[in-house]
Amino acid sequence: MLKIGITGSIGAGKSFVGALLRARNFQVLDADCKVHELYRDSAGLRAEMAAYFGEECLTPTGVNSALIADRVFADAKARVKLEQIVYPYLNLAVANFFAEDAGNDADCPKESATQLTRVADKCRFVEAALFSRAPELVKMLDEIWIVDAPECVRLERLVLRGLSESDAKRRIENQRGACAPELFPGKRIRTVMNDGDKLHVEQQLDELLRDLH
Ligand SMILES: CC(C)(COP(=O)(O)OP(=O)(O)OC[C@H]1O[C@@H](n2cnc3c(N)ncnc32)[C@H](O)[C@@H]1O)[C@@H](O)C(=O)NCCC(=O)NCCS
Ligand SMILES: Nc1ncnc2c1ncn2[C@@H]1O[C@H](COP(=O)(O)OP(=O)(O)OP(=O)(O)O)[C@@H](O)[C@H]1O
Repeated sequence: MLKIGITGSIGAGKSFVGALLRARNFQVLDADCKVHELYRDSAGLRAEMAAYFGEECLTPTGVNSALIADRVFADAKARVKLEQIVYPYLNLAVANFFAEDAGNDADCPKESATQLTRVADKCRFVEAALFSRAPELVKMLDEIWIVDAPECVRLERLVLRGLSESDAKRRIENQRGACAPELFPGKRIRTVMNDGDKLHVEQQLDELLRDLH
């Protein structure tokens, strides 16, 4: 099975691309969502988070994101520590996602097995902003698709999505350069330019998907 990473800076549109792929029957794991699920469900991760950030960082359904974000986006040492704590759990979750049985679609009528659904069985996607800080994750991937958009467009989208302008700018700074293609030597790199409307992205995606046939 082909394992493809979708990356790009905050607000570039990784989740937007992920949603378009899901609509085309592809399985896509969203690393941000997975991390929040692990904060809720993994006793080991919760214990490590409490040991470093204090019991007050935990909530019954996960962690206090605002509290942790304030700390780690203002202090690079704390951010690196957070990543060291979280990534081993995330790596395992991603490995399990790639290893999961695709399921038996014998119930599907033959005529519904279009060319696209057959391709969907042959590859899976993981979207994450910071592959370059997670080499174990990169090792699992065959290709990396980089979603890109100008910084002013990204900032505008993040503010529209509800982040304060200062928080959005801090996060942009905290990952500057982290998605550059040269950080992924040996991987096949594809780019999706998301600076226009949905149709513009769909056309690029469909071309990339055709290439996988
Ligand atoms: C700091 C946390 C608690 C903030 O939670 P919040 O719900 O506000 O944001 P969310 O998790 O949805 O992330 C939104 C975006 O913030 C950016 N971001 C998240 N973590 C980081 C980081 N370590 N460095 C730089 N940017 C980051 C990414 O672009 C991410 O897509 C959370 O992001 C976290 O636990 N981060 C550590 C894990 C991580 O590095 N995840 C990102 C890649 S997998
Ligand atoms: N082409 C587009 N047209 C209109 N809105 C878009 C487009 N691309 C993205 N958006 C919107 O911009 C916001 C940011 O996009 P998205 O959440 O996909 O970015 P991201 O790269 O996943 O960011 P993060 O790193 O925070 O997960 C979302 O609200 C999304 O719906």
